[in-house]
Amino acid sequence: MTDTQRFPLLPGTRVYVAGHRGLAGSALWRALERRGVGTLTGRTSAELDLRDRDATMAFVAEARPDVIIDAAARVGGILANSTYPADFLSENLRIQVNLLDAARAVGVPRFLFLGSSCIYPKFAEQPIREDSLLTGPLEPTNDAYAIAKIAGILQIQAIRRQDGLPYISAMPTNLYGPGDNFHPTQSHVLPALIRRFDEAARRGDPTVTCWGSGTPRREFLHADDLADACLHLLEFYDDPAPINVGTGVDHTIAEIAGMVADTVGFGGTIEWDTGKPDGTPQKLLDVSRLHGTGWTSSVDLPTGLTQTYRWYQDHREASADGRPRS
Ligand SMILES: NC(=O)C1=CN([C@@H]2O[C@H](COP(=O)(O)OP(=O)(O)OC[C@H]3O[C@@H](n4cnc5c(N)ncnc54)[C@H](OP(=O)(O)O)[C@@H]3O)[C@@H](O)[C@H]2O)C=CC1
Ligand SMILES: C[C@H]1O[C@H](OP(=O)(O)OP(=O)(O)OC[C@H]2O[C@@H](n3cnc4c(=O)[nH]c(N)nc43)[C@H](O)[C@@H]2O)[C@@H](O)[C@@H](O)C1=O
Repeated sequence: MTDTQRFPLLPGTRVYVAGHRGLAGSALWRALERRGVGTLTGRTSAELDLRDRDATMAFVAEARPDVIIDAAARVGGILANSTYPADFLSENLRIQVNLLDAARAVGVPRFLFLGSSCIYPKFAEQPIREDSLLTGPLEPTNDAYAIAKIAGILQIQAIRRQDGLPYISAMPTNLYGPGDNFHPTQSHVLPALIRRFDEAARRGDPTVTCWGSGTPRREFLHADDLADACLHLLEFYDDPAPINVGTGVDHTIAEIAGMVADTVGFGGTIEWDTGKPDGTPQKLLDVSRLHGTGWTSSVDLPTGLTQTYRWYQDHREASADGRPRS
């Protein structure tokens, strides 16, 4: 690890944000624009399918970025992960292997791989330290996705060893914010509940049903904070070990449901469908390594929720994948 700015992001730096239209990628794009960082490149999955090895190799060889941020992945909530494990494993392995091989082939100087807090064992000691990786069994609802992400971390470490390239990986906790996927069944809990409570409030429904028991604990990081952390890590972090990115604060899902209900003005009762999976009982990241680099989160959950709900209200018309695009 280093506390000196070894890799400054400058007006002339060429950055390729893979997945630049997604929740994290769009926040990264905004953050890079705010910082006035050089030439930004992005491609939608329709323009460049990163599962296509030849197309990915050709694109990176042509674009020759100074930095690649890999925020492209097959992503979804607990039900999407447990319903489509083969797709989550295969697509994510292919996307990250293709991007990393393409970067190595032309010696892209800097690469940030985004993993996830779900790489850690289901019953890891809380808060979860980076060194708890591979110390116990994974949560079955997302083990396929987690194994793909763990392979990404290992590939980063292997490239550092074999090629000496200063590539790094960051493990974000659960994210939320503008540009999220608000699909009713395939998304993560916060966007799903914003949509469900909003629809119930507007219809005047007396109850809203949420999934599971409400007892699992989750930590939530605003996408703008994630983007800010990523730029900070690109400039200051240079270590083979993955680094956790979170707030260090968690809540029960029941508390989260109450917060969403208050934010959207839903006054009815909340019921729980215990036929739906709870997933891992607690996922709270130890963020001491991150704090040691000089970065802490700044968007508190009530503020971030209110801002995300406002954004959702302005973009309610979602496309078929649940993602408002207007
Ligand atoms: N959301 C969360 O809570 C968390 C996310 N992460 C990680 O952060 C990263 C970003 O996630 P998030 O922003 O939430 O995800 P999103 O689903 O919001 O965005 C994913 C992006 O990946 C792109 N993409 C997907 N498949 C392909 C493909 N085959 N070829 C090219 N592009 C593709 C999509 O492009 P397009 O829009 O053009 O189709 C989209 O822009 C991922 O690595 C994820 O694992 C980690 C922890 C938590
Ligand atoms: C980021 C992370 O996201 C996934 O893991 P997860 O943390 O379990 O994510 P989740 O947001 O989908 O659920 C969190 C909790 O919330 C409860 N819950 C209630 N009601 C709804 C609901 O309506 N939708 C959803 N999705 N969950 C609900 C749900 O039962 C669970 O207890 C990984 O697969 C993996 O992709 C990953 O990396």
